Amino acid sequence: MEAPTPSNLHLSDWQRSYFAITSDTCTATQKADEYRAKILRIQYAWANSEISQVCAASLFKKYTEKYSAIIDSGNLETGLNNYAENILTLAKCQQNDSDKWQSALTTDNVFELKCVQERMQAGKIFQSSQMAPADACVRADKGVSASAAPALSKFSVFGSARETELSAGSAKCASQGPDLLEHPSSSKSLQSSVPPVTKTSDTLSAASASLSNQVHPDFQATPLFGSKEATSSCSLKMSGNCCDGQNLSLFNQSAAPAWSASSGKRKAFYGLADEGSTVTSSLAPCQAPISTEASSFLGHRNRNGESSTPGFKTAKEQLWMDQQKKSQNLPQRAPVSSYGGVKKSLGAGRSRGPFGKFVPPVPKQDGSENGGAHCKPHAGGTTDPSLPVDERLKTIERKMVELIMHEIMDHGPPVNWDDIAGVEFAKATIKEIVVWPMLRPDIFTGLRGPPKGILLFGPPGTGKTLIGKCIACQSGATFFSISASSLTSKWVGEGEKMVRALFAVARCQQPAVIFIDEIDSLLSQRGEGEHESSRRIKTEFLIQLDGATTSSEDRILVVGATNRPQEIDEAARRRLVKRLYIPLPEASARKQIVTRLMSKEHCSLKEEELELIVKKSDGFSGADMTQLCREASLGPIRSLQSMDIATIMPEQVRPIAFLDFESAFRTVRPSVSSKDLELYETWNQTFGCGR
Ligand SMILES: Nc1ncnc2c1ncn2[C@@H]1O[C@H](COP(=O)(O)OP(=O)(O)OP(=O)(O)O)[C@@H](O)[C@H]1O
Ligand SMILES: [Mg+2]
Repeated sequence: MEAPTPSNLHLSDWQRSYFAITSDTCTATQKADEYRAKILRIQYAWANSEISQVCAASLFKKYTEKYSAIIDSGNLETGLNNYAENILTLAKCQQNDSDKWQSALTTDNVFELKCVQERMQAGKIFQSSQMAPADACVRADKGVSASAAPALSKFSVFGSARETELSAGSAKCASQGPDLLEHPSSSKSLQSSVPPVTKTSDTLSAASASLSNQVHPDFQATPLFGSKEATSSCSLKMSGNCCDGQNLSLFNQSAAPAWSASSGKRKAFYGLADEGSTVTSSLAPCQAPISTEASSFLGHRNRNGESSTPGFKTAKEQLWMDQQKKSQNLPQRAPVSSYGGVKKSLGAGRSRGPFGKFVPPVPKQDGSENGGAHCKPHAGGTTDPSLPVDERLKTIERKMVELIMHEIMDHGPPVNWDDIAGVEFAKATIKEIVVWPMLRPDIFTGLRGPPKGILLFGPPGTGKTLIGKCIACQSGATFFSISASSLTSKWVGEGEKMVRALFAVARCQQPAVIFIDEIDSLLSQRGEGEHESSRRIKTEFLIQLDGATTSSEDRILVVGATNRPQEIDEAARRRLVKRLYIPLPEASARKQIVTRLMSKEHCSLKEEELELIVKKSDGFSGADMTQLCREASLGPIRSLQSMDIATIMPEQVRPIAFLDFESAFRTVRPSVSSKDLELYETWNQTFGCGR
């Protein structure tokens, strides 16, 4: 029987998934996933010239339409109706997953959506039910500045679910963007208000809780990150004498740049907004209290990071406050749920402390951002859920972002170039193409621009991982270290999302180095029997890699390491432009390793003995040399009588001698065979970038 070729493999995959989607047994989410996978496959096939541009275009059209129909659908049963995600993406003119794909939604046809129509209609009804003069206004540049009393009193006076829902919906509309706001009916609903009414904190708390619960399903269906962000950042700017220092902005601050695309409508919105003025509420001091829940919901904390109101506190709040008290000298941050288990605490020269490990994916809000290239936040910043999150992370699950921050962002112990023995050529090349450009991006521009993908290949135990860590330390970049096998095994079924999240977070933490150990297991050549999920991960990875390696703005370097370079897919190989061979250490390097390790021990090796060891260890890898030294260092202990071990003083243990190395050579053997070495040499001559 004829062996299946990659193309008929594709075909059968395609047919299988097509039947799955059309069989009516899939949920909307599964369908969306499938269509999305199809789109990725088309991109991949096109990128690899497996299909023509015309074919790709027609397939794109077909599948993006189908995908969008599910994503954008207002129908709760058949769609995911998280169109807000696409609106945000569109409004920011930001690439979603690919520069080829765009949502079917446009800023014009969004008004035709049933759910938007309903909201407009609801806005009209609500507005007509409000006879009181408007005393809150919209300020797009600073968020909505509404007096606390009117907004809060909305919940108390018009306490019905419907009206609360409406208020929430309107606020949410506001945070979704000017195109919705700008519409007369929807913006009017925002301007509506009622006279201040005194309410207890309980009522306010309930109102807030109600607000969060009653948000219209259309909006609730936005992705976790986006929706949570949008609701939690929905807050009020309290002015007047009642709330000193309580500046709560109704808009997500990061939403402002998101809407800065210069369409006429948006300009009109900003014009309208700029003319608006803040109306101060007449809320008396005693009327100010907002329960902790409410203020927490509203995303407010005072300067000490505590909720502004004494009284009820959630357990989470209380825990956080306790922690704050314990660590007063440490940078303040809000409570953050931990998804990762045990965290790595690899310092990399960054003193962070127990609270300082987490660097939030939040760009600086000082307006100095230029859209991403320099949005690396301060180390040890906060992860306050009320803080705005980078637009680029809105489509990424929060859980994923935190996982990456906790588990993958690596802050390892500093590694110097001197710690790596030998491999002089690789070190020099890396310094030239990685470290210097990271340090001086102003000089390394144009043709001198650094490569975005590097592959370190060579026999096991030669220091590839060590080099990866050294790059991270020496370049000052944020270092993400992930083992490819963990993508396929640890986060089963989530690997694809993980890859997407990894690159998204890296984009927010530029300059960044993504180090992928054992990259062969992620990018091995496609073949029969390959699992669908690993195929998807691979496709996603290639797309992300393509984005990162082709974007001239992003300062992301992908470093892959493998000891099986021959297994890497050719498409991936092409993207990892600089392929550096990390060979077995030469005699001088082996000597360096032994000298370095023995310098920390009590050792009596003479120079000629050292030379002999170096000679005898020909063919040993760096890891083998380390193992040899470990074994030899046990020699003096083994020579002791078991009785003595209990009583002997450390300084009485005899020094490590040549004879210990001689016996160590009897148990430690080279781990790389000469046959394997030939394979590496051949591959290096064919694809390597060494001399
Ligand atoms: N060139 C070297 N200089 C100093 N130590 C080395 C060197 N190469 C390897 N070692 C030692 O071997 C250990 C393992 O090295 P490392 O994990 O970097 O190898 P690797 O090339 O990534 O191996 P693998 O391909 O199996 O992942 C290091 O922790 C270090 O102690
Ligand atoms: Mg390694």
